[in-house]
Amino acid sequence: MTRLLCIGECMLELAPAEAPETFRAGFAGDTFNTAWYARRLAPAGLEVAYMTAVGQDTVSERLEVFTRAAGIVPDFIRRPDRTLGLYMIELTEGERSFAYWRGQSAARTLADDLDDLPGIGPGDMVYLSGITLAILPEAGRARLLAALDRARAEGVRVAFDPNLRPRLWPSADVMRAVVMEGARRADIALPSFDDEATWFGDSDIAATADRYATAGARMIAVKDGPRPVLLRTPDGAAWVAPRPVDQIVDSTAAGDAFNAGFLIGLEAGLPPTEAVQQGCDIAAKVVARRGALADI
Ligand SMILES: O=C(O)C(=O)C[C@H](O)[C@H](O)COP(=O)(O)O
Repeated sequence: MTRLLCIGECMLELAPAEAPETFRAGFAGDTFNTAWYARRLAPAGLEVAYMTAVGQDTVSERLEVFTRAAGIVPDFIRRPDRTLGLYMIELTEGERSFAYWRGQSAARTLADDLDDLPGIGPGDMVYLSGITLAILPEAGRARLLAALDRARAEGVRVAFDPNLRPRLWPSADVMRAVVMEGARRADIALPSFDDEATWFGDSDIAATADRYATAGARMIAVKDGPRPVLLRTPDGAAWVAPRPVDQIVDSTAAGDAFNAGFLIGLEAGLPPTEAVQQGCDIAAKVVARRGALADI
């Protein structure tokens, strides 16, 4: 692959600082976080690009500068008269939850007039998540799914993290239906068991892997927090246990960082179980720091 194209929303992030009731501003968003860690891990010859829509205001310009400085190519394909979404991380003993202000964000328009995905060809990879699909209006979603179909027909592979966020969807039924529409375009699926069990009722981690395999994914890594990852490939299933982590400061972006480590590991030709281990190792570094983007 020569290009990894990540698609979604990058927001302004407020992450808890050391002093109580103080927050540090940054930029983050699940697919952007994956692009960030992928850039750090990928060989120089692999271009990591981020496709989204931003506004025309100063904070949107700052995101573009930040993206370039991180070595990520900004495919900011629309610049409507809107601004970035905002989210705040709330921590309870290291476990994160989020408050969002993103209902009118520029990123929601990213597929409004989308035709083909920018700059990708046979052998390249597109990465998106359930959040990417959740923020789009129905017409935008249909355009993005159609663009994925065309790209796949030309030999582009799709990696997909369902990243279930029920608050971003009109109902749990719509979330389940659209997420599985996304999953049907995925060559690689990267679900998290706790969310999948809650929202799809999977009885165990193998049931999650089965559901994404039935949808069509050939390679599936089911994350389960600090517990072993279930890897399923056409050759069979394997468990990979993450190395123990001393202290979890902030679990934000653990899954996103895992995805970057895994995908870049596969690309580098690691055996899939070692790619999983690389994903776990990066996630372990990320949870030891506050905020989504850690300078690993
Ligand atoms: O919720 C969203 O829309 C965001 O993009 C904010 C966060 O940066 C990611 O959600 C973190 O993702 P996890 O790896 O699941 O912790």
